[in-house]
Amino acid sequence: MKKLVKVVAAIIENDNDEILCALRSPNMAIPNMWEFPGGKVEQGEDLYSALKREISEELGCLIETKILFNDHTHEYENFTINLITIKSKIIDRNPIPKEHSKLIWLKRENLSSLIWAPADIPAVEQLINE
Ligand SMILES: Nc1nc2c([nH]c(=O)n2[C@H]2C[C@H](O)[C@@H](COP(=O)(O)OP(=O)(O)OP(=O)(O)O)O2)c(=O)[nH]1
Repeated sequence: MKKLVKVVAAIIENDNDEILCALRSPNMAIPNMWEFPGGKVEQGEDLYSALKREISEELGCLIETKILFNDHTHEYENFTINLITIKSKIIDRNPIPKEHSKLIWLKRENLSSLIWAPADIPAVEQLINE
């Protein structure tokens, strides 16, 4: 049976109704694909604390978490991912790509112009249609 990995990711919207999209770097797993920033939930950690920790590590900023947006399980070739996206807002410091190749802010209607990690597609579609 494939390993199940629980990942939490932030849907961060700014005051211009734009969403923060992050490009995975060539040396990350699932390289060169766009994602919502976040990472693996560690043992004993709740989703919201895990997300705040990951965003602080990856983007160097502080978020407040709002609502759980989408919960989707996707099978990659080598593992199964349970990707949980949570709407969030930046409350301190500007995001800096410490691990990603690039960060961009995009309006909902332009989200489909990116090549997203396959597990993210349902969340992206839900965002476009909300
Ligand atoms: N963060 C994040 N990971 C995603 C998304 N979609 C998706 O398939 N993934 C995959 C890529 C990775 O295989 C896994 C998350 O790993 P990661 O490398 O971002 O997390 P991490 O910082 O905790 O990893 P690690 O290097 O400490 O092991 O989930 C997404 O939207 N955000």
